[in-house]
Amino acid sequence: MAQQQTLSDRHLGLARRAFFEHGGAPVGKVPETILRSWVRCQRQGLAAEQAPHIEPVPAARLQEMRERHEKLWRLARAELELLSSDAAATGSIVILTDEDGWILDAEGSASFLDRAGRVALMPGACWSEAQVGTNAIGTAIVEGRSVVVHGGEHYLTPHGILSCSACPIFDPYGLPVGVLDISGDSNVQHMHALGLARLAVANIEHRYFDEGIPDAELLRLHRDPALLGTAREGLLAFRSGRLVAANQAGLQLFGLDRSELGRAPYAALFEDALGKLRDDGVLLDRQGRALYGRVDDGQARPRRPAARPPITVSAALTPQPADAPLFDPVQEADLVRACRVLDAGLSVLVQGQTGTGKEVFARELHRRCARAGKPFVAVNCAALPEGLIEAELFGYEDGAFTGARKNGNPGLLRQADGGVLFLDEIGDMPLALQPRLLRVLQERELSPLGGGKPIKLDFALVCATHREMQQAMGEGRFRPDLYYRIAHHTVHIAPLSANADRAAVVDALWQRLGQGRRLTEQARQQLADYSWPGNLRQLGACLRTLVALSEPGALVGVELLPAYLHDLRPAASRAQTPANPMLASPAASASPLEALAEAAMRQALAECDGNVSRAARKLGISRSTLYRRLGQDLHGKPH
Ligand SMILES: Nc1ncnc2c1ncn2[C@@H]1O[C@H](COP(=O)(O)OP(=O)(O)OP(=O)(O)O)[C@@H](O)[C@H]1O
Repeated sequence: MAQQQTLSDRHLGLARRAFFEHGGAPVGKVPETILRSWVRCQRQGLAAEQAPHIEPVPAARLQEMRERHEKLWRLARAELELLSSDAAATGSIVILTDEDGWILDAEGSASFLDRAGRVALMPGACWSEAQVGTNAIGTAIVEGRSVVVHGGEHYLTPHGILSCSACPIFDPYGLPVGVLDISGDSNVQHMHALGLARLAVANIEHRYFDEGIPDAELLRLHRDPALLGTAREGLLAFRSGRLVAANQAGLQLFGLDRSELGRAPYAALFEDALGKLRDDGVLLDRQGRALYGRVDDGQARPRRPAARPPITVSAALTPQPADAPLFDPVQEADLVRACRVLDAGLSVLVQGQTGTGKEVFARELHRRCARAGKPFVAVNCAALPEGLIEAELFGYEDGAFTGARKNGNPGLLRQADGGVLFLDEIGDMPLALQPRLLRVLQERELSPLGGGKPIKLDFALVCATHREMQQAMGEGRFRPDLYYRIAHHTVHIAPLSANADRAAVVDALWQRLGQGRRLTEQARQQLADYSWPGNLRQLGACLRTLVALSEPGALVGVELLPAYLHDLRPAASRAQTPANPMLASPAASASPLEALAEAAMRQALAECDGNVSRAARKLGISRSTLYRRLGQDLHGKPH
């Protein structure tokens, strides 16, 4: 532990002087691990007095790294959350890095996060030993085991403000996948930090086995049957009689290290045949000690109730109801990943331009996740009036404020209990309300306005925004601590303009919406050539309008396309256009088309008894478009 491995500052000062100024080897004066690391750093030419040059990567790269390490991120999340509240209380922080020391996440005490940030101990920075000298993260990676580095034991002098305890994380096959570190102020004793880090890592490594070891028999063993099923049970997987995977507890049962993985034969470890464990739940090892447990035969343990089967890409090719969403293979993969994250109790942030389908994606996530069948409560943070958002979200007791509903209001958060809460346009959440939301998300507990007992909440959180969140944080419009709470996993939905195969999107959407009508090749091409700044919303509305404007069974040609698409035709093709007044020029083509479109709008409006919102929904266009197109006629109509 930190206390045991740390010499007094005076002794450490002497040891540093002996090593750095006189080239001596202060053997026995600093822990061996530290001395070994100092020697490595010196051989590399690192200068102890230099100011560290650590440049965190830009937010987009960090995001990319997090996505690349999605499995580690997902499996470590629960531990980080748990530790971070303890860490916050003791003025320290919890850090998760990848296998090379790149910091993926840092949470805990806000004031120490700030201090650590001054020496770039922050997400996006790399704390490998080669880069920043002796430090718990980097040195634990090199040593392949837990390391504590306290104050002046750090190679670079400016890092003397830190006291860090790091434990490497290994996958079941013994490959390093990351590091969990607890760091705090070097003036404070962090006696239990290493123990906590080790415990958390044992849990994370145990969770890696939940996904199964293919074609292997997985033994879960412990000398004490009461500890079976906990992270302290030994896990050992054998394939064709050889040990191929194990957790630290499993290796310790036999005094093995990770280099034995892939080599150690079953017969060298156990006296009894495996059948004995299956039949009697107990097995004798080669020393005659009894080990209790069971065998899993290559099966992953069910982690959650079976969700509905995901919609596969091939299923999407069969005729679908018009309102069935469309997901390309990239989005399908995004859905699968996001669903797993959500089911692990973590939050998902969906980012993308307006109309790309963020809400559609969120609803599909709900449909596929373990909470399908429970409520999906969508809250548009930009649409709620600022003065009401707090009351609407968090609820209030009877008579909490003037104008409050009699009997109070449970609030939208409570309505989402058991299900999924979807906070749309989260980037527009007023700054003043962000701390309250953060508290609710941290504590999963709510105290309604006007008093009343705190209420426990259980919901999965999905948020969406079209805003650039890094910029919003940079400009102080969004709190970073809230951001990290809502964005355990981020999904980016690409705009249609970035889709190289827009023709495929047009085809698939037309198949759903076209009601059996066909598009001419030219119309299809023109639809595919357009960049669709309003994304799927705009494309969908355009296709619905084409359907409204054409007869059942008709072949829909370019003459029905909106004016903005006509401008796209290459000049040559415009010159050869037949002398059809509709196509002669965009300006000339616009008016009969506009007339047709307007007729369709008026008809929809009439069918909806003049209700603008319903008519707009029916046409698949926005209310503002309907207002713009029918202008004067709508004044005084109900919305
Ligand atoms: N995956 C999809 N398949 C088919 N149509 C879709 C899909 N996603 C979106 N759409 C169409 O686009 C419309 C807008 O989708 P959605 O409201 O989810 O977008 P958004 O990104 O949340 O937009 P905003 O940022 O403006 O709130 C939907 O009503 C639907 O018509």
